[in-house]
Amino acid sequence: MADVNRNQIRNFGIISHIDAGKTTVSERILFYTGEIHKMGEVHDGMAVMDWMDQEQERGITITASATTCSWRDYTFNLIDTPGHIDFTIEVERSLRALDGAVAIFSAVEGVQPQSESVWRQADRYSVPRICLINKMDRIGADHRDVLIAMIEKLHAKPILLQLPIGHEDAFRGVVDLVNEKAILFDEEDFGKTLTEEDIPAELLEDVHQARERIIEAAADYDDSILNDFLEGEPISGERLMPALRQGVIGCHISPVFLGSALRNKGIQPLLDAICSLLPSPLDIPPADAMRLDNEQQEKIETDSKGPLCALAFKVLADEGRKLTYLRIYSGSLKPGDAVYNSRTLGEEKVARLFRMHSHKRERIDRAVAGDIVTATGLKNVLTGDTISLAETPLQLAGLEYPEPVVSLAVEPKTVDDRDKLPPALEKLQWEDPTFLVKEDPETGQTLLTGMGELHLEVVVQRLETDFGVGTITGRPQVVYRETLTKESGHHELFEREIDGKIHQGEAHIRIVPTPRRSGLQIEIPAEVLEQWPEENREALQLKLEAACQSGPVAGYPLTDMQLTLSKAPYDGNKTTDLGISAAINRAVSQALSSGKPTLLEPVMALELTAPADYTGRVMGSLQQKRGQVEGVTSRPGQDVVRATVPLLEMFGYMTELRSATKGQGSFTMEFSHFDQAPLETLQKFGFK
Ligand SMILES: Nc1nc2c(ncn2[C@@H]2O[C@H](COP(=O)(O)OP(=O)(O)OP(=O)(O)O)[C@@H](O)[C@H]2O)c(=O)[nH]1
Repeated sequence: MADVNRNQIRNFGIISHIDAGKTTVSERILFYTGEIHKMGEVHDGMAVMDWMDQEQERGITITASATTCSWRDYTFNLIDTPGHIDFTIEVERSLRALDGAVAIFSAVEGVQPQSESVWRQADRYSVPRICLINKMDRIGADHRDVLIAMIEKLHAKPILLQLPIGHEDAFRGVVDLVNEKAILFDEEDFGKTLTEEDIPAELLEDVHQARERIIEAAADYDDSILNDFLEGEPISGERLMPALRQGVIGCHISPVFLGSALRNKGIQPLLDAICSLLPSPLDIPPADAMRLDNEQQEKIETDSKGPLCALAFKVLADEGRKLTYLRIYSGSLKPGDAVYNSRTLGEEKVARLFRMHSHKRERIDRAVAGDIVTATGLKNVLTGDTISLAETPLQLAGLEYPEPVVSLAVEPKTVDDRDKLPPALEKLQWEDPTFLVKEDPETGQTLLTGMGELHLEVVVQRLETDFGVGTITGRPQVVYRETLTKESGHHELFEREIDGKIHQGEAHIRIVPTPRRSGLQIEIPAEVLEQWPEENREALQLKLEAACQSGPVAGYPLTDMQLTLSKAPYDGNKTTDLGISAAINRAVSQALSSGKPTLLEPVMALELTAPADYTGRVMGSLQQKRGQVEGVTSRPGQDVVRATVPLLEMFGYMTELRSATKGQGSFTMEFSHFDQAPLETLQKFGFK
């Protein structure tokens, strides 16, 4: 693609709460852009974007999938992301790679907990957004309530660009407020035919008022609009859109559209809005990257002649081989190019490049700044790695990974499965940085760690379906942390002769407990570091980090403490790598043991929705689960309870809640922090 088209690329994602209709909308987008010729429905297990067997069986999106399509003269790289919190990493990495997003809300359920959480994620990455209020056909649909909730809960500035024509079941079109016309959708031919009409007379007054609000919003970005508005001059749609676009790109406003994806209504105007309102790769501020050879920050501009800089935002095991999704920020890439990985500090070769159409690939011979493509051949690349050139090594700011807090022991079912399990687990780990595999040192069991019960359930099913590995699993377990309750320290001098060579190392360790949620801080004072040759200094830090990976009593990683290496003299003749490693490990282990260690358990932030009649009972059961209710807000017919509850108490809670509320309650939860585990748990692990 020539550079001249960069401003006609839209790299965007679709984000929302689970079930708001992301996949249904994506499917319509593929249909109207001519990518697919038959519409697949999520509830029939036929959606193209939900191509994994698991997704089709469960009717939910698990892995973000990317697809390229064209609308008018524009190229869309669209990423459909999952809504369930267990797959939040998919949203996180997609947001990093995208330039804009379409946020979908249900016209009935409105701003749901997970919509808040993805909105905050998008805020964090300053992703410009336009919005679709979907499900306008459903009973109880009210776009005005959604707009209010967007202001109150998301602190957003929604600008409504359409008014509905017809209510609930009779929803049949929209008034385009910018261009002052009515658009009606024909349900029969999959909504392909749009009819434009004059605005119905009974809506004219509402249209006038709503259009004034749009003009006021646009006037913030264009003084000539402000002047003409004050003079009472008419303002055309062509003038409004570029002004609104500036507001969107600056993340100040979020234009809102209306539709019913399932009934094929409202999608084409949304596609037009993606072109006219969302940014192109040229519109967004350059990415910041660190030059690894001179440690200077560099601005990376969307320029195909610039140095190569790309983010591997997703890695997929595809028929046993790695397929790497790349967002190219700068420079260009061809099959056969040698690229540099800033994490492995090594070079590897791109075999082939593809543009993705859901899970099908189209081979291409070049990709340039602004593109989202996939590559094969990059054997050592993992999610989050920066790809550049060896002569201009660059490192983009990494992704933030959430804390995996649930673990599950797995055993191979048969002897045959035993051999197949480790390589299958390795491949699943390429894909998913929130999925970890560890061996329990005591039992020798393989422990899978992930974001939640559903996450691990999907992993286990994929072992079977994608890799043909049968497993037997234990019950889900909580992943704990260890910490100290009192300050402590230790001095260790290690000296030993091995094969005629003296190995020596000396370490003074001080450990101070710090408040909950403070995490682990490791400090090596400058005067200690200065004694060490420069090339060994980083290793010192890594050794300390490694020593904190396993606590003194139960073997869980350490947190909420500050560990200082207050003395570690270096003797060029005697100090060896082995010597200092042994000294550090022993000093840390001794200091931990004498610091009165204790266990911390993961606590989840929970948002629970149930009809008001059940609120009392639900709060009672949360209290029994050692939960702390933080607040209750009332919505029409429903109460929303926010609470923090230890994860240990929450396994299987969905079934319990459903039966306590006759199927009308639901909840979402995400990790909040680690807190003191109860006495019973401490005793189980042998804490004194
Ligand atoms: N009545 C009505 N139902 C809809 C509409 N859009 C989607 N649905 C239904 O709502 C359900 C959820 O839709 P999805 O498209 O899977 O939602 P999603 O946001 O992709 O869900 P996850 O992938 O699980 O996060 C499906 O049963 C759809 O058929 C709509 O406009 N009106």
